[in-house]
Amino acid sequence: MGEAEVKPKKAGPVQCSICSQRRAALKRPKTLEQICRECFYAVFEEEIHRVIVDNQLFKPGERIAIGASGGKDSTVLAYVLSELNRRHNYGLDLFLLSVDEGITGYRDDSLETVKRNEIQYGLPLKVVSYKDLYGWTMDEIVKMIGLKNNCTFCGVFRRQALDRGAAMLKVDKLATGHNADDIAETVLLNILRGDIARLSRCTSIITGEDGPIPRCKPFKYTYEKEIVMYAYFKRLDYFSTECIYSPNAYRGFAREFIKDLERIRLLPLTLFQQ
Ligand SMILES: Nc1ncnc2c1ncn2[C@@H]1O[C@H](COP(=O)(O)OP(=O)(O)OP(=O)(O)O)[C@@H](O)[C@H]1O
Repeated sequence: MGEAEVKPKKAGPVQCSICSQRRAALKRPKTLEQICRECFYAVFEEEIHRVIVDNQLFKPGERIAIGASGGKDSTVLAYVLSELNRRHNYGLDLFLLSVDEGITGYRDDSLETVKRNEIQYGLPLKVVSYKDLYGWTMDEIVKMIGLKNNCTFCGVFRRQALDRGAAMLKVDKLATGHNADDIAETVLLNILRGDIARLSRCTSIITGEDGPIPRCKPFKYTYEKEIVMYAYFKRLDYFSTECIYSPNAYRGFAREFIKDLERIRLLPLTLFQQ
């Protein structure tokens, strides 16, 4: 997915509007408050904790796989979940689960990042590959079918690969790094496609509860820009290149449209989820 601006907007020489003690280091995209780094970390993490608690995303003793692509969202998710698990005694067993689609120059590099995260965050990593599960890599599939519809194949395979990896890890749930921007884009795409069934499902914070492994989105209300800022200030180790096979023009259009609305502050992102 597209990268939000990495450099946070510089706040002037003003005091943090939360602690009134330190100098503001950024303007928070969600609220436009000028705050210091420490208060930003605290409100960012606390909001995610509240989402987890209010929506009862996890139960004590559960085994949770974090879908880890090496990108900013899932890297921040792995970091924040392991911090909150410790701080608030969630009692969760956390794992990283990566799908290797077999895309040379993209997934091989991002998997190296996830392998470093495994050590940095002390979370066991399981990698499942399209080659092992299906006998094909995406490189081979694209060679056969070209760049048309390849994202659709890949999406279906990845979904199933995540389910199979989660079953191998014997986890109770899978957490993904889908954020408020991703969900707003999906809402808009489902409206444009007239896909009413998906439209009613796509904003749920937990899906697949009737299936073998439910999925949840702890970043449902988290803005992408804030995830990027958090990763930037905390110097988290993540991989920031787009998939070489995904021009995905339609989603790109939805993304630009939503960013325009947000820029002129016509709509807060989370309004798409109501
Ligand atoms: N190859 C993968 N292996 C494991 N999980 C994945 C993989 N690709 C995507 N996911 C999961 O699905 C979420 C949404 O994926 P998407 O492709 O939209 O990437 P994204 O929004 O750029 O997220 P990220 O920054 O984590 O890559 C990711 O945050 C991650 O939890």
